[in-house]
Amino acid sequence: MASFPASTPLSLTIATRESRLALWQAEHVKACLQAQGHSVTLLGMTTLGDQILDRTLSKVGGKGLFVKELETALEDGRADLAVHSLKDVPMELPPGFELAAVMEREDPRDAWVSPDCAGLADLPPGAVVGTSSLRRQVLLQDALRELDRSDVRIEPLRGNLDTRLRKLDEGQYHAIVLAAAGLKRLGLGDRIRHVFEPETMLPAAGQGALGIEIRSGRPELRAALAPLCHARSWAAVAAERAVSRAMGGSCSMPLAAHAVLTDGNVFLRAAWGDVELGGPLVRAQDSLVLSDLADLAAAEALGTRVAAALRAGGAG
Ligand SMILES: NCc1[nH]cc(CCC(=O)O)c1CC(=O)O
Repeated sequence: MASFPASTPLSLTIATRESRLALWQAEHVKACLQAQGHSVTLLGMTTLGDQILDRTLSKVGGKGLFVKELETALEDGRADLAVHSLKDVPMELPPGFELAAVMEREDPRDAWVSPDCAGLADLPPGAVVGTSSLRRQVLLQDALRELDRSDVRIEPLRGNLDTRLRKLDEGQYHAIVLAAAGLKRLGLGDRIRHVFEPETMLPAAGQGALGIEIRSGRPELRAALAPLCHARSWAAVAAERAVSRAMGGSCSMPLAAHAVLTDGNVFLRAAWGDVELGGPLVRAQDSLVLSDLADLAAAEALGTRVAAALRAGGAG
């Protein structure tokens, strides 16, 4: 591991959304920075994505909705860092901003949450499964087709984690699908009936990883954040995000990308589907020996290759 120059103690402000999960994540970053000798305060903010709860994200502007207000705070100098779930961060940051850190990833998989049903095969006839994610929708549809369960309906489900769990508990759904990472972070891991293996529900690019965004050109901040970076997680999400970037990725596209690193080998799988057409899912995969974990360009090149295979109709 490269050694970084020790950073002088800084006084830092973190811009964060105010959902319970966002605050957990910001507190986590705060604790890590404090352990490095910095002093840290949080600046809580409500984003458009938190306010619009009656429409599907892909219909109102996509991922950027959760990020933009936080970027304005960085621009104004009200905050130095913005902490994001990397999954919600657009592939291209606006000019003048950069991703300065990716921290160690939580479980990247999706979780099945249901009071009564152990899994998809266990759902009663005509059951309702809740998710608003287009990716989860097409992957669920694919899995249901395999099980010959066209009777199961997939219904929209929005809101923060607590809201979604409340709607499940009120009986509006038989089951819902959520990121395992969010549930675990909030101490709600006991709500997970099972985690989906990536073969069934391939995770979203960046799922489970935390990203820290700053305004470009602040070397003192990058030095302060260096100890928080996790090279393996960063290489994995770099490959995944490159798939999304090459596919023109936005929330309006059902796209999954999941990289696994073992012994210097990056194995990347991706899937892409069309909800409207209900057409078949296209899957592609490829791998790469990554001798230097910091070689993000190589990881990204793998992602671009897998995206090309997806566009070509799948391979591997
Ligand atoms: N789409 C919202 C979102 N953004 C990040 C997470 C939590 C998991 C993570 O850190 O990726 C969630 C909730 C979910 O998808 O269930």
